[in-house]
This record gives sequence, C-alpha cells and structure tokens, in this order.
Amino acid sequence: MAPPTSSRYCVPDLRKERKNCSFNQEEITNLLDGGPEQTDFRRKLEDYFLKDPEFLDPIPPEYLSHEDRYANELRKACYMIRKFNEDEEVQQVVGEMEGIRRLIGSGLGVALTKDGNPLALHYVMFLPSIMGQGTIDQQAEWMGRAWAGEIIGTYAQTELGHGTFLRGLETTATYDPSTQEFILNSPSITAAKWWPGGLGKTANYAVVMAQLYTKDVCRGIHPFIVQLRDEDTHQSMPGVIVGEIGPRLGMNTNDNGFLLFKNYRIPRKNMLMKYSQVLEDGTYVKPPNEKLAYGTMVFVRVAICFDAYRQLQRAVTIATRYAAVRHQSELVPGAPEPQILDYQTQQYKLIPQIATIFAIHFASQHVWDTYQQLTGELHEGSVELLPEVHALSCGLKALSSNDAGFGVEICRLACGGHGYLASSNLPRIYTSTTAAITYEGENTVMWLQVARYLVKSFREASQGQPLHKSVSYLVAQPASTHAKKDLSNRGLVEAYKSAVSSMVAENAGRLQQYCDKGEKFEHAWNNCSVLLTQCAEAHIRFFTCDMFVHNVETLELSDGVRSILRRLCRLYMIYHITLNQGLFLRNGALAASDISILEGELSVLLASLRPDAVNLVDAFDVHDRVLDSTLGNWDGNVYERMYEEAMKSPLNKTDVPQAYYKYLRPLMKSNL
Ligand SMILES: CCCCCCCCCCCCCCCCCC(=O)SCCNC(=O)CCNC(=O)[C@H](O)C(C)(C)COP(=O)(O)OP(=O)(O)OC[C@H]1O[C@@H](n2cnc3c(N)ncnc32)[C@H](O)[C@@H]1OP(=O)(O)O
Ligand SMILES: Cc1cc2nc3c(=O)[nH]c(=O)nc-3n(C[C@H](O)[C@H](O)[C@H](O)COP(=O)(O)OP(=O)(O)OC[C@H]3O[C@@H](n4cnc5c(N)ncnc54)[C@H](O)[C@@H]3O)c2cc1C
Repeated sequence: MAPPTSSRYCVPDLRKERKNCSFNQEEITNLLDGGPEQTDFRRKLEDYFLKDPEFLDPIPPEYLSHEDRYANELRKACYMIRKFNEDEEVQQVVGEMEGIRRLIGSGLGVALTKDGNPLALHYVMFLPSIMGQGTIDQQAEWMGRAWAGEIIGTYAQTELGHGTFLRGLETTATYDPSTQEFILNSPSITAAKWWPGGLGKTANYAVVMAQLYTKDVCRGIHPFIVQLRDEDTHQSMPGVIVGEIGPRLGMNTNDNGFLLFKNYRIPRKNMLMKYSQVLEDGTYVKPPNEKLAYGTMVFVRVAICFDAYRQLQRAVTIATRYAAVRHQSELVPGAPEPQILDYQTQQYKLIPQIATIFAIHFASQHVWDTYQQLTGELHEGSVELLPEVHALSCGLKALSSNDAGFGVEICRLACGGHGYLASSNLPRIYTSTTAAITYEGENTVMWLQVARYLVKSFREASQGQPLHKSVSYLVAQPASTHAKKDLSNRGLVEAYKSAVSSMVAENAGRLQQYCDKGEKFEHAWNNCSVLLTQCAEAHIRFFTCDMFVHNVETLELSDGVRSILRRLCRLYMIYHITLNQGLFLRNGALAASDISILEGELSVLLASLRPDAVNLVDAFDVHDRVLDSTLGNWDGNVYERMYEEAMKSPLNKTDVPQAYYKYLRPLMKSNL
C-alpha cells in the first residue's frame, strides 16, 4: 500500500489523528522492512498479487464446509506458486526464491491463504531441511523438483505419543545392507506421526524423523526423505497409511495429518547425510554434534519470531484504528462521548503492544544475524556458536509467541464485542498466533532449555570460564541497596542485568542445595523448574530490552523517529519492570521509591504517545487486505463494513429460514 496521502478518504476521527504526525512514517516502515528497497519490494509484491481477482474470496471461509475451505485455500496456494513459476513479469519484479520466501512468510501470504496455507510446510520446513541437512548431491537431486513444485513435502516429526521428547520418538528406520535400503516402521499406535502441516492430503513427500538402526544399534533420530504418495495418481504408497487429523482451533486449511509405516522401504541415499552418514555396509559415521539433526527446528524458531510480531502488527493496527473511531461513555459528564483511545486503560492495552513489535523486531534481527554466523561457521566445521544460538532461538521463540499471542488477545478484548466477530479477523489472527506457543517446541519446554543454558553458564562463570555474549552478564553483579539509582534507559538495562543475574545465582544455588541434600540432579531440577522457567523468561526479557536500547541509541535515525522510539523503548521497559517489580525489589536493583517514579512515568509516557498511536500503526504499513478486518481498514469506515459483512451470512438470504418451519414453528405452535 502506498504511503497515506492527505487526499485519501478517511473518517473524520482518523483524519484528525493523522493531522500532526511527530515523526517520519516512511522511515519507520523502512526500518521494520529492513531498508527502503525492501519496502519497495514488499509493496510491489503486494500490489502484484492483491490486484489479482483469483485471490478474492467471494464467500467468507467461515461459511464453507471443512472440505471446501481446504480446496479453496489449496486453489489459491497453487495459483500463487504457478504465478511465480510461469509469470515472467513477477519474476522480474521480485525474483523467484526471495519472492516465494516473502510470500509464504509474510503478511501477504497470510492474506492470500487465510486459515493456513497447505503448502506452507513445503517452503518453511521441507526445503530448508534438504538445504540444511542434505549433502550437495542430495540438494542437487531434490531441490530443483521441490522448488518447481513437482514434488510437495512436509516435515513429519511429532508422533501421537511424543512431540516434545524427541529421544522418545518410536518410528524406526532400520538399515538393510543386503538391499541398501532403510525399512520404515511404526511399531505402535503412539508411533503414528501426528500434526505435520500439509501431510493429510497435500504432500507426496516428507522429511521423516525416525530412530536410525544400523548393525542392530539405535543411533538416535535422523532425517529421511520419504515418498508418501504416487507421483502420478497421488494414491498413498503401499506400506504408507496417511490422512488428516480433523478440525483444529485454527489453521484449519493446513491439512495437518497422520502417518504410519508398515515395512516401507526407501533407498539408502534418502537419508539426509550432511552431518551423519550410513555407509553401504551399514557403518555409521557420527556427526560433529548430534544435535545438528535438530537444525531445521532452530531455523524455523528464528523465523517464527518474525512471524509473531507481524501477527501482532495486524492485531494492534486493527484495534488502534478502531479505538480512534469508536466512541463510548463519558469522560466528563455531559461532554461528547470520547474516542475510547482517550481512556488511559485503553492506551495501556494498546500502546505497549506497539512497543512490543519494535522490541521483538530488534531482538529477532540479532538472533537471525547470529544464526547466519553459525551457518557460516558450520561450513568451516565449528560448532562453537551452537549452544548460544539454540538458547537464544528457543528463548526468543517462546517470548515472541507468548507476547504476540497474549498481545493479540488483549487487542481482541480491547475491541469489546465487535472483536469477537469473525469479520474483525481478530479471532483468526489469535488462533494462528497462539499455535506458535505450542508448535516448534512447546514454550515451557523452550524456557527449560534456556534455563539449562543459564545454569550451565553460571557454573562456568563461577569457575572463571569465558561465557558467550548473551550470558556474559551472569558474572556476579551485586546491586548496591544504598546508591541512588540511574533510571535512564541504560540504567534500567543495568537494573535488569543485576536483577536477573541475582535470580539465576539464587536458583542455581537452590538447585545445588537440593543436590547437596542428596537429591538426584534431575529431581532437584524438577523441584526448581517453575523458578527456572521464570529465570529464563527474565533473561530473554532483559535481552529484548538490551537490544531495543542498543538499536534506538546506535541506529542512524532522524530526531523525530529517535524520539518516538526512545519513548516506546522506555514504555516497554517500564511496563515489564512494573509488572515484575518483585524481581527488582528483592535484590535491590531498584527501590520502592524508584518503582513509584517509574509508575508515574508510565502515565506520562502513555499520554505522550497517545497522539501518535494511529500514526505509529499506519507506519507499520499493513495493507487493508492483509488486515482483512471490518474494524481496522485505513479509512475507518467500520460500521458500514460490519453491516455489509453481516449481509453475507447465508441465514440472511431469506427472511425466514427453512429451520424455522422444521423445528421452531412446531414448538411454538404445539399448544394450538
Ligand atoms: C523459507 C520460508 C521461511 C518463512 C518463515 C515463516 C514462518 C511462519 C511460520 C508459519 C507456518 C507454520 C509452521 C508450523 C511449523 C510447526 C512445525 C513443528 O512443530 S515441527 C516439530 C517441532 N518439535 C519440537 O520443536 C520438539 C521440541 N523438542 C526438542 O527440540 C527437544 O526434544 C529438546 C530440545 C526439548 C530436548 O532434546 P534432547 O535431545 O532431549 O536434549 P537434552 O534436553 O537432553 O539436551 C542435551 C543437550 O542438547 C542441547 N540441545 C538440544 N537441542 C538442541 C539444538 N536444537 N541445537 C543445539 N543444541 C541442542 C541442549 O542444550 C543440551 O546441551 P547441554 O546442556 O548438554 O550442553
Ligand atoms: C498447529 C500445529 C502445527 C504443527 N505442525 C507440526 C509439523 O508440521 N510437524 C511436526 O512434526 N509437528 C507439528 N506440530 C506438533 C508440535 O510441534 C508439538 O505439538 C509440540 O512440539 C508440543 O509437543 P506435544 O504436543 O507432544 O506436547 P507435550 O510435550 O505433550 O506437552 C503437554 C504439556 O506437557 C508439558 N511438558 C512436556 N514435556 C515437559 C518437560 N520436559 N518439562 C516440563 N513440562 C513438559 C508441556 O509444557 C505442556 O504443558 C504442530 C502442532 C500444532 C499445534
């Protein structure tokens, strides 16, 4: 969408909001897109795809059957890819690979296929698995056909019995040197693969994670490329049982599936062998680090962080514009009803969500850069950065999906009753966002991985060993309870450091005490695990604050943009500090009087940011079609649009529905 111009129509409330913007909106748009060229690229992509009538949904998906919804989204998903592969114009405009990545992983992709793209897993996990886990030869064999869409794959790891505990997976791949094949089996019902997106009816291939057996020894889980359906008839292969798992809370057109194997044979070359290998005679060659088999998950966890804040961007854009258009109650008796955005409580719901978007953006960018560095180093044979990237990607995946999931729900609630309507699009944004709390590693489990890293790093620090960058602050930093506190942004980051390092020290100590009393480490760990997850969350919150402050202070920005980002950054920190004040009070990182000052400042910040709330969400530059909401369009024409959408209900096709004659009338007239 082009930047808003004063000549474009919008309702008077929004016109008023847009009159005095204190900062350069395009600069913010470019910052979040990754530069002006990227903004240009995104707008071209949006323009090109959204003007195509094939992507319109004449009937809202809610009125379609389960089967028709799937068929409709599959139609659009395939059309999208065909457009890429066949249309020279689009390839010139956006470039093939980068364009597809942008399409699937962006708001645009979400707008084109509304309730889950059946091809998403093909691009998000199947292709990255081949790239990340396959040898050069395997990439040459599979990538071309997969990119062209000749074969469609998914990532089949989770089973009915185990999603989290990967070492517990039951599917087996047993090597038979006499035929140089692996034999795949699902030894029980709990071994059935369960959940993979696109597995039900769309994919004809999958990367299957299975326990590898060679020479009668189990070597742990490894990735295999497995053909599931005939390439011509799409019938499932003999020995493969595959289907869809049924309706979900959301993402209902992703055809999440189940899969079982009965003595199903695949060639040796189908094991992805970049890191571990099985030689012709069955000899197993170990990887440099056995967790490299989990590499695709690390990549997707980082991608999810970006997706999380983009979902929140949609929700907060809808809710903020609506809050500027909606008038309710009286602030002053007898005065006109104010915009609900003028209520401080409403600002407290929405403006911290706006700040969160920047916080997650800067932190995700850092984790992505570190991930890229790791990828480069892996090529050189070094796994040194792996634990740092694993902990950061687990932690930020958990924090971003949690914050975005709850943030979207706050936005939905902030729209009152109308936020409950499907046509607001907030329910669908919520169900897609909240799914990320579970998939790609359930968040509690992710926090526990971070905690494991924190405790280990703390112990290493105590022994004088050097630490990775993100945890280097764990080297003890006792807070002075008497000194006057520095409450600047930097000062608050220091307070965070001090509070979190004390918390980690205390709980590492608690863990040790349990062990000293004779408890086995694993039981001691379980006894401390609530507190350990809290340490992990506090550590990652500190990390996002640190990244936010660092970027606001070091990026090249105009004065207006720096000023608004500084205030958002401050609001973000104060919001979380006041919500978790016990953490800061108990080690003396902040005093009660400091918290009181910060609480006062929170009100001042909300009032100072209120006039730019709509301008900020406008700067996110989310296309109306990507918002797909009766409440959030740029023009603010909320009520007419809601009425129009209601008219699309099939129940409104006739004045009196058939069900009246069948059920209601006999009841109502039964006494006649
Ligand atoms: C191309 C387009 C891109 C566009 C993107 C667009 C994005 C939008 C996305 C929307 C689309 C929808 C997609 C939906 C995708 C969902 C797919 C799935 O859920 S798939 C299914 C997802 N499923 C899950 O995520 C399952 C979650 N579960 C797990 O990952 C594992 O079971 C575990 C990590 C919890 C434990 O593993 P376990 O083997 O028991 O290990 P221990 O605990 O015993 O720790 C031993 C040591 O290993 C270490 N270490 C561990 N992992 C790693 C690692 N990765 N690395 C390095 N190290 C690692 C650990 O730190 C420890 O170190 P130390 O302390 O000894 O030094
Ligand atoms: C929409 C969606 C899409 C998905 N797509 C795919 C896909 O494409 N491919 C695929 O392979 N999988 C997919 N999954 C599966 C997903 O990755 C798993 O559901 C997820 O990893 C969680 O595993 P689980 O379901 O076994 O939960 P469980 O591990 O059974 O979790 C249940 C509860 O137990 C707790 N718990 C479990 N272990 C521990 C522990 N060690 N310590 C403390 N608490 C613990 C959890 O915190 C949680 O509260 C998808 C799931 C969803 C919802």
